Amino acid sequence: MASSFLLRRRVSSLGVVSRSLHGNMEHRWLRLESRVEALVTLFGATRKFSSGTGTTKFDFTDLTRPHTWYPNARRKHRKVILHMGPTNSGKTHNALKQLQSSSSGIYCGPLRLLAWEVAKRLNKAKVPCDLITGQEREEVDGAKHKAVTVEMADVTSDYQCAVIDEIQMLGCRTRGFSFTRALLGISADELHLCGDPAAVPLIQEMLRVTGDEVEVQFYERLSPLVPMKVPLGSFSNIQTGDCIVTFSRCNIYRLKREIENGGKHLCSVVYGSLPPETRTRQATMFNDASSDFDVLVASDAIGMGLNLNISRIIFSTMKKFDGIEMRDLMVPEIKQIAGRAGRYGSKFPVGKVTCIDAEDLSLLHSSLESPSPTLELAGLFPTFDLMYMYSLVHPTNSLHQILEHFLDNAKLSENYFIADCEEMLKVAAVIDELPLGLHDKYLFCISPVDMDDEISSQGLTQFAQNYANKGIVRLREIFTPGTLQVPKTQTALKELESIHKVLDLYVWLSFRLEDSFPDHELASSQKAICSLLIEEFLERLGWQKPRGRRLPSRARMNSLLSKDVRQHL
Ligand SMILES: Nc1ncnc2c1ncn2[C@@H]1O[C@H](COP(=O)(O)OP(=O)(O)OP(=O)(O)O)[C@@H](O)[C@H]1O
Ligand SMILES: [Mg+2]
Repeated sequence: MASSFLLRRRVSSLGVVSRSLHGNMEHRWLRLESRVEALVTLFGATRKFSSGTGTTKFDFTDLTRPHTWYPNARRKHRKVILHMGPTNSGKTHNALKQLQSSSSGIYCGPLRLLAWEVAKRLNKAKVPCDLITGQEREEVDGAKHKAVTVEMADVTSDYQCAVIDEIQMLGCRTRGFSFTRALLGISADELHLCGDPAAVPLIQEMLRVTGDEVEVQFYERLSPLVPMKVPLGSFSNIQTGDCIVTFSRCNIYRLKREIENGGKHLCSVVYGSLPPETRTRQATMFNDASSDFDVLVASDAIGMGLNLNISRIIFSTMKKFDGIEMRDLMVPEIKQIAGRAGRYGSKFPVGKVTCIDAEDLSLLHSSLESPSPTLELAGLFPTFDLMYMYSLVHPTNSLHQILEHFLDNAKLSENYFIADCEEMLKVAAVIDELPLGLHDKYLFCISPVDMDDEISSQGLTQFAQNYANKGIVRLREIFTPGTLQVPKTQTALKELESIHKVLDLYVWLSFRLEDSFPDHELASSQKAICSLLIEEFLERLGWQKPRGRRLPSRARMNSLLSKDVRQHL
């Protein structure tokens, strides 16, 4: 499967690139320079300069006043309404009612699936709503509303109403700074924040300096969530509507197989590295009462805000590897995941929650009874403009150096921590060897690449090299369409997931460097094929009895794919 990608080794000595190859680069440079002038004026008006040896010096690593980075929002007197409560208490529902009745608005959520749900809901209610994530733009005629993933929050337009969902993610080590940016930066008359009450004091503190009016509304859970006294024990006790939670891909497939081998149930699966469109279809299939897939096996990718028809959450383990160590699940994680059971208004209005093993029950019960610990700090990260201005004052084009300098020297006020940018540093180490401008380097650094995934990181390296050397990146140079197959093993499945990540990265870059990544359509169609092949694998795995209404694979794929995509098969 890896042969689909003709990935080459990284070359360290590269020729000098002619700027003219980069099409719009010069234009972008000019735009940046004028933006810097405007920023210096802005900062000059609001912050002190310290004089060094005759020249005026400016400390760009002083990040103590992040609210001043967003002049649009500061010009507004925003009304900020906090919808705070446990899971399944109607927080998002109420905020969305306000969004729906507004003349213009934006919804920012932590997951593509949530943005997708909101766009669907608004469009169904005849409120045209665009769906915008890093890798997709579904624009609807006449739309004045947008549902976006939080990283795509637009801080330059004015809205009547904005919603930021799962606002407690301000405290997330890696993504928290995007929530901070949205919270401080969105320019809206009304800003609705939904989330865990543990975030209230921090948000109040952060907004003390913005001049916004803040109102807090507390919610109660709408339907009961019952922690069970008995563990699941055997898989023969699995019932329709159950969701088994586990944290590794390996375990997800093992559990799916074990349950399906019992012959009574078929399992949808949802986990992080599954392509988002596959996740959506798996979740939809599970939610659809007429589908055969009546049990869900999932990771904590289902943990936030989603409305799934789950009757009972069953934790297969209460431990998770968090990238550094194997640790017990934390109270907010347990509550978020458990909260998926028994959604108000669903087929299963009373939720139940248990574990497979009896020894895990005490941690489950005590966690569900405990309040989440109060959130103390919000993530923060310097804007590109600050890093660019720093590079002008300390002439360097090494993004790695700049990032490290900010990490080591950033001055923060007491409400913030500097975001973990380990992934960015890994990309910067590779990209700094290439003759690229700072903005291009930055773009590659914030792209959705998984540098711990070999295929994905090689894909990024090759895209960046071709872009630096030729100014244009043709997908066919590194990828041969028509070579993708249904995976036969878990290793092949993992490879296909990685290939999907590379194609996804191409699509992401094509939205930002349109002229240089022109094969948007091809990459999107190959992505769609990847996810269908993965779904085909999921259906074949553990499928014991062929069902009559299942279409043969090629016909089924054709029925799902557009004509444009089919020609690439
Ligand atoms: N007033 C209402 N009328 C009808 N349905 C409602 C109402 N309030 C909430 N719901 C439904 O209840 C379910 C849970 O609501 P919602 O998603 O708003 O909860 P939440 O508090 O945001 O939960 P989470 O913390 O898990 O995100 C949704 O399906 C929602 O549509
Ligand atoms: Mg919600």
